[in-house]
Amino acid sequence: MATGSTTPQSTDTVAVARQQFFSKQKVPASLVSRTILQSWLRCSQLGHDASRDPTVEPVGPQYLREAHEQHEMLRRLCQAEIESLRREARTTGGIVVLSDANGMVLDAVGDTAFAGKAAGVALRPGVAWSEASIGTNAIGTALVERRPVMVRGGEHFYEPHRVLSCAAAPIFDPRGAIAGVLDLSGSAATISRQSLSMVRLVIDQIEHRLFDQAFGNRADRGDIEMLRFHTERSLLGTARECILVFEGDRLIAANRHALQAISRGWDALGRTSFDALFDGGGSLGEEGTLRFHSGETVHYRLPRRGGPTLPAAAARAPVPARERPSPAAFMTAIPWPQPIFDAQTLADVENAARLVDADIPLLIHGETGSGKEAFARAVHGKSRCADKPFVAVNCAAIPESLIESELFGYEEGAFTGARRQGSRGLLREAHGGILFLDEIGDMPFALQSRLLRVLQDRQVMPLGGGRPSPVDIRVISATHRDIEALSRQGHFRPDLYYRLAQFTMTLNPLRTRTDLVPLIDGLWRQVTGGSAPLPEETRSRMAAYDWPGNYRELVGALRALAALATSGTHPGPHLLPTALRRIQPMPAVAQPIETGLLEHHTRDVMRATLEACGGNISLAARRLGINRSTLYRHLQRLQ
Ligand SMILES: Nc1ncnc2c1ncn2[C@@H]1O[C@H](COP(=O)(O)OP(=O)(O)OP(=O)(O)O)[C@@H](O)[C@H]1O
Repeated sequence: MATGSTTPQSTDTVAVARQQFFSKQKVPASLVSRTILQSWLRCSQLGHDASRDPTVEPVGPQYLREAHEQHEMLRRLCQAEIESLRREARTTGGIVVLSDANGMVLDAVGDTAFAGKAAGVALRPGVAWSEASIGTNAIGTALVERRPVMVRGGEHFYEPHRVLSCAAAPIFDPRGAIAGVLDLSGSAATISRQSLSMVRLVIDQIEHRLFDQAFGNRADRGDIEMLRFHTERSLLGTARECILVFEGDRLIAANRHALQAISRGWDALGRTSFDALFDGGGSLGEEGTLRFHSGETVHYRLPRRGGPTLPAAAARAPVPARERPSPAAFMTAIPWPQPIFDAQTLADVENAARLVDADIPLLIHGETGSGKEAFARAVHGKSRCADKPFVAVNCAAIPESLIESELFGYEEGAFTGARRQGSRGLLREAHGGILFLDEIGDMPFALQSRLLRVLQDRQVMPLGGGRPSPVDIRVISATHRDIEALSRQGHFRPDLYYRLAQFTMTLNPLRTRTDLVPLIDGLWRQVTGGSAPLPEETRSRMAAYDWPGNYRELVGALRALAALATSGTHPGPHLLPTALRRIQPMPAVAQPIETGLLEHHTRDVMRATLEACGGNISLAARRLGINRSTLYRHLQRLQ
């Protein structure tokens, strides 16, 4: 979003500028911002006369009722955000205003004392605050500029409006039309750049919701595809994610974050294709990474609520004269399978959800790829905050210098490189839901005490100042490290450890699962859509493997196999990754065994399994589903 805040000028400077402009017809270019000056010029050309009082013509109650009905949806979508701004406005003594796309005020709520003052200058429902009706003001000027704008005191065109300072930003619908304007107004002393940041933040949320409203049903029917992406995987699903909507090959809608990411304006809609933006040559599943032509990689999600439907969509809306494959081709790709938990893990998920509902922080321990995040997401799905955010933060993946700002957020201009509009921070993004702190053992020591304070006080203080905001979050952390040992060695604060690990759960590595064969079959069905069973020789080789990368490695191998098999190639063991090709297949034990041959056969199976496990008795025992001492005993009898 283009920044539209004007540089604050002192009251005196603005007074001089007014005098020059309105009395001497001079252009005080160095005294007020370009935005304000251009607005004054527009208003003068429209015939406004600053020496008079503005003409206010509120609509009648019947008209206002109709306007409320007409904008019922917009008002409903904005309700939660207006409420949160209203809480903010109450403490600073201001009001929150929602106008329609013509600047007519639909709602004005907040501090009653200031509301009275604002009503005195007609900032109340039923009055049009367009530039054409009432001169320079944040709502009207933001509508003309199509970007966020601040107008303080004497910068308003008309004298009486100098009691106001306002920060307003337009709400864009997914096709780039303005749906309305949200404004925070107060006295000159209380409305700051921070107010504009807050308005922009809540508008992010509103616009995010407008997408679901506009395209949710069509996405369910499979008429369109909604591609959600971000450079940070943990921001997928939040209001900061980028969204592009494709109908066939054609980009038909976008949010501002996405337009910024693809360096295009609203005019890109309807005339930009998928492969004009992203590198092709691959296929898109439900989630993964995508590369821009510039080389930048982003994480994406392509939710498919109604199953694969793109071929139909592509047929309905082909982009003419295109030779290259449409996104339909990219998107009919290998899906990411849903996790399959064993009975014990399912029971653990249920218990963990109960603990989370009781606000008891959980620490999940497990090897890399053992499904800690998948487990935490399942817990979220079972918990009472299932419809609230799940925000995952990988403490090892965010550069140390950025963790603090990513977690706690920052005020505008808090540090060099900070986004102009500031950032809410992931802790606040998780408000009401679950914050998943992955690789917590890698959290820099210096930050640990700040995190502890947030967990204790339940409020976040953004970098660069600002007021603390309350946060209501439940915390699940995960690690593959021995945090207790780290804590003993002085690398991890013991008080934070005990705070986070009020209950610890350990996820077993994949190699210990005794139902590897049905698990592999179940995942294979998901990645292939159940088109053909996995050949026995491939399955047994996979069942005999150690899976040091756990589920991540298994899912990767199955998806790769499915991708290789789509061209009609037999998914035999020759298509498995090298490490798996070296494995001796698990001996088949399912056939009935003739009486008398049992002993002999048992020993064969044990010997072969031991060999497949490279002589590792513990591993072989787990594979065979017997305990180590039993295997040892049998092996001794074999000598
Ligand atoms: N029970 C399961 N069944 C099938 N797939 C699973 C299961 N658990 C996890 N996966 C898949 O394995 C991959 C890795 O899972 P996940 O990211 O949850 O592991 P992790 O332990 O958090 O990894 P890391 O240690 O690297 O943070 C994901 O693609 C996930 O969907």
